[in-house]
Amino acid sequence: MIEFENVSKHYADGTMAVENFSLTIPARKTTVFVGSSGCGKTTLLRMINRMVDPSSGSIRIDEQEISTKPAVALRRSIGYVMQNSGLLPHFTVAENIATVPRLEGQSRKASRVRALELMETVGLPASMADRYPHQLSGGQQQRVGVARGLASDPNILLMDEPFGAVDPIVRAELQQELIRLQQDLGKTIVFVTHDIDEAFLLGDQVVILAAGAQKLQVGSPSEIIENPANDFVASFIGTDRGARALSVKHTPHGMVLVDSQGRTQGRLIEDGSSS
Ligand SMILES: Nc1ncnc2c1ncn2[C@@H]1O[C@H](COP(=O)(O)OP(=O)(O)OP(=O)(O)O)[C@@H](O)[C@H]1O
Repeated sequence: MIEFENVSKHYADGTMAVENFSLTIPARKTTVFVGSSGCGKTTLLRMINRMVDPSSGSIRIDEQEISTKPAVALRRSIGYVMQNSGLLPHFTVAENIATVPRLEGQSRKASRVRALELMETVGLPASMADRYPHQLSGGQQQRVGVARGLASDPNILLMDEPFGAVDPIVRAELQQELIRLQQDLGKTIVFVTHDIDEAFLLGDQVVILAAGAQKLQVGSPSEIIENPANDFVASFIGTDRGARALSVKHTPHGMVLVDSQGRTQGRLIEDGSSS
């Protein structure tokens, strides 16, 4: 469990990135921070592994205040995956994945074995182990980034817009892979995105943020869709339009659900849920 209590962060130039933020992030679930550009998502994420230190307030992991822990050791014990994979261009795939185990003193051989294992976990063929990042597609690079984030078998995995730079088809594949991985691994995942569909797909807990990391709503996707906190949230999540604004239409064959463009999205079946 990760707890933020009254956390603020202002940068040296006076930017108030995070203002008095409190939240409990449950263990072994996926929590998604979603909000528009500049609202403080990345700052929140980076405070968890002390890449950024808060100006005030307290952050605890399993009830231990993280400011008392050495920053480097903390950072290595937490997986981190970023948007452009952050791979080292002159390291091979296997070497990139094994960076943290090597830093932690594992032998070259043992860390290569671990890297090959992780490649399988994230769906990369072992034959790619000795390629360099520029010899991979964007989606493959992101898989390597995820494997690297998992290399030290961390309890916590931080993911900062990890699928933001790949095309929609690959993105959908990577999202499904992450859902599968999370079912197997049960990590505490904190995921940043500005895409509400991605947030609802991946998040057990979704945190909708506005400037200064102000919490507009925190809840499961169902809770938020069923009862948006205000008009801004309703509009942000799109319950007023498109595929999230469904209405019932009577047809000679029964009731169907149509979206705001009039396209039929499903059939209403007897117990009241849509097919
Ligand atoms: N090192 C820094 N120095 C000064 N201001 C910063 C720094 N890093 C971030 N900021 C500012 O803090 C605010 C929050 O930034 P942050 O990167 O956390 O937002 P974000 O929600 O992740 O944005 P994006 O979705 O665009 O990545 C922004 O106004 C940003 O310009």
